[in-house]
Amino acid sequence: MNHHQNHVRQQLADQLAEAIAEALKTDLAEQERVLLVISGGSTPVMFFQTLSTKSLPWERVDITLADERWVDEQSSESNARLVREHLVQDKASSARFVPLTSTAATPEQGVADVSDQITFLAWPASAVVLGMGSDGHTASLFPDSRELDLALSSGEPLVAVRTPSQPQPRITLSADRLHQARRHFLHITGEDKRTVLARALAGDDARKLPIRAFFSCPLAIYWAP
Ligand SMILES: O=C1O[C@H](COP(=O)(O)O)[C@@H](O)[C@H](O)[C@H]1O
Repeated sequence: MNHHQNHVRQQLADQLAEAIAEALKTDLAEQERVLLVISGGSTPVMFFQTLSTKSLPWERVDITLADERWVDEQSSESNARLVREHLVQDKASSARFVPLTSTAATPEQGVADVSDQITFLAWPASAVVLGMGSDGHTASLFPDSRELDLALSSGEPLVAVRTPSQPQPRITLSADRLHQARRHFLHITGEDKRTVLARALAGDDARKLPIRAFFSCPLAIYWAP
């Protein structure tokens, strides 16, 4: 990343963190607890770091993930580890983070337990912050997942997914559950993802570019080069 990219991506992260903090404050004025759903991957690190410095009654905020790789939480591939290291820190250290993990050997075996863990959260979420890969996947709704149709159509909160292009099995909130939010944000950077998003907006079907599943709700797009 060059200096200019770093600068504009930090600005983007600051703007998104401000919008999310405002959304949480608005809902906290009316609800005892609120829920924030975030994504993993590499893009959100600056956003997490900035959000963790915001003054909020974080002890009334629950945080969970849109998706997770079925790996040990100590693994560098773990989205939960990323959230603990970069978001549940500083002022946000009193937030309650509910990871999409269990001790089960496979996501298929763990999905019921993880579903129980997220049931009590304050749905609909105040905000869902999605990411997107350069294949058009969002959360773990991958174009080449065997379970993509299920994840796009299921009324269950979570789906275990196996994806040939990905090294690990995963668990993902279903599209239905990800839709259960007051606000949706998409946080992406770089020319590649801009091109993919443009293709998706031009009308390819959701099985090819799963991000399209979120074009049915107001989606605030946060993009920087
Ligand atoms: O695998 C994942 O990828 C997407 C995008 O990640 P990025 O590294 O390109 O930012 C992410 O939104 C998703 O949560 C994650 O599990």
